[in-house]
Amino acid sequence: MADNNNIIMFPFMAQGHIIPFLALSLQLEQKGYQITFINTPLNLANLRRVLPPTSAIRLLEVPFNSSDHGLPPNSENTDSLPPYQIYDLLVASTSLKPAFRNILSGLVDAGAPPLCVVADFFFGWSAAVSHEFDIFHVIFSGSGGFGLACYFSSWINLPHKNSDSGEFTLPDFPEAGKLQVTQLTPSLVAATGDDPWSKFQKQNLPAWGNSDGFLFNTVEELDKVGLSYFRRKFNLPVWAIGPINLSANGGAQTGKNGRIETETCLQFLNSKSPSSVLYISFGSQNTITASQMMQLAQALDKSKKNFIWVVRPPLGFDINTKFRAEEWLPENFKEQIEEEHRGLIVEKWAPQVEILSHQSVGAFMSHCGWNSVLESLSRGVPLLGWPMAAEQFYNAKMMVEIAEVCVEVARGINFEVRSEDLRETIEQVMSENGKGKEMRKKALNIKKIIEDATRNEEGFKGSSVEAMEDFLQAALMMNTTTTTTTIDL
Ligand SMILES: O=c1ccn([C@@H]2O[C@H](COP(=O)(O)OP(=O)(O)O[C@H]3O[C@H](CO)[C@@H](O)[C@H](O)[C@H]3O)[C@@H](O)[C@H]2O)c(=O)[nH]1
Repeated sequence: MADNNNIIMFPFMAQGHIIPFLALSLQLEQKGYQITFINTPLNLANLRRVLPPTSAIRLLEVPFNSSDHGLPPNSENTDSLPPYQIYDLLVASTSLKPAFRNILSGLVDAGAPPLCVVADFFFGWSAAVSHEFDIFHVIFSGSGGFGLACYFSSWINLPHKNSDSGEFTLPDFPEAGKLQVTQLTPSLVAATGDDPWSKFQKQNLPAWGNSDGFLFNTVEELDKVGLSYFRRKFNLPVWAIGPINLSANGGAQTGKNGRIETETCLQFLNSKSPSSVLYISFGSQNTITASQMMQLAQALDKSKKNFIWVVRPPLGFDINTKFRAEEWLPENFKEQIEEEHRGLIVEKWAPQVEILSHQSVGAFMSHCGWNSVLESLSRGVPLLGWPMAAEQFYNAKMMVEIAEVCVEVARGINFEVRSEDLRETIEQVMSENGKGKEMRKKALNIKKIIEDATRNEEGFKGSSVEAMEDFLQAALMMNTTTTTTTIDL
């Protein structure tokens, strides 16, 4: 291994980004690399509390004061912001550039240039900064190839602008099939090419081409279509190294659920028969509207299925306040399901990986955030998709049309959900026959594909293992070349 085995990790300030970066850091640390994790003070303070005691990851702060950017005080993470201010945090994050440059410059001046920088896809600018110091730079996407390809192409081409029917294809990604305007986020629907979001994307997305390659938290065999988009678009190496997850890497906890909650969930699951429980959760920051919540509760009531439901105050209410079951759920709903021992309502945050790993879980109603998708598929659990934001719509599309392990039950926060439709789909997906059985079988096939991708045995290396080795080799080569050039000069 080269002397400078220090890898800089630099995620955007959102749990859905920090978590996969932390998981990748722990994996690389186990391989003997030194990790420097850069982020803003509050995010690092949170991280410090959840790092496994054995980890020597160095946490390096970049100064950030949210109030300077028109954000509420102490808002350094999307999880403490309402959806309409996430854009402001994105724009504010570009102010980290000088501090990031100083860090790299300091390391280079000290004669300890890092082996490489692994940065977020929202930090396209970090590629050019890294190259100022001849540092190898890759973009790490916690999203899958297919989802990010649709996201990238939609923003670059704004193809819905030319569609009267509300249906369109992506001009440079026809393999994705037909998309509908309802699968775009409000910012994308409203984009004119000249609005603030478009301006941010016009700077950020093409800057990816300055990087030396892409790392994806995905599996080659599962996500070929999306990965091939980036290969032909940028003509850069694309390494599918997933799934990268926390549970496999030293067991760091994201710190939001306590041991008692974990035990309660596991006790509940232990008391149920295999594949009989529906797990419902919409990721680290999403919630649904009050009326959608009511309809979902009614559907659960009528279906008589067992469930664990992670609830947060509905849209329009402060997500960090206490959940008011008596107001937001049907009368006596909570008492009744507890009495029948049929359902568990968990506030805010549940031990998702532990839950999905339990044999009693039969399906996962999810917003299709990519981490959730991978966590579900890695355990052979089929999905009920309820995409809400970002590239979740495309992840759901991929799961429905390509992987065939998902039924989409709702789309976005404006979708009028009906309890009867929900009940029907829940019963269909959780059924032991027909479509439910078919989906479970396909999900189990994908579980096997994912297991194979991460297998590293004598005589066999899975695709994700090989991709990780190739990436590290490429970083080393670049460093060797740089060092040689420096000596020659
Ligand atoms: O109660 C909960 C809720 C979430 N999680 C964990 O939190 C993560 C959530 O990640 P994900 O499912 O990807 O959802 P988001 O947090 O919404 O993810 C953001 O980041 C993802 C990866 O880039 C994108 O795919 C999403 O669109 C984007 O919203 C997962 O590891 C979950 O296991 C829990 O442990 N308990």
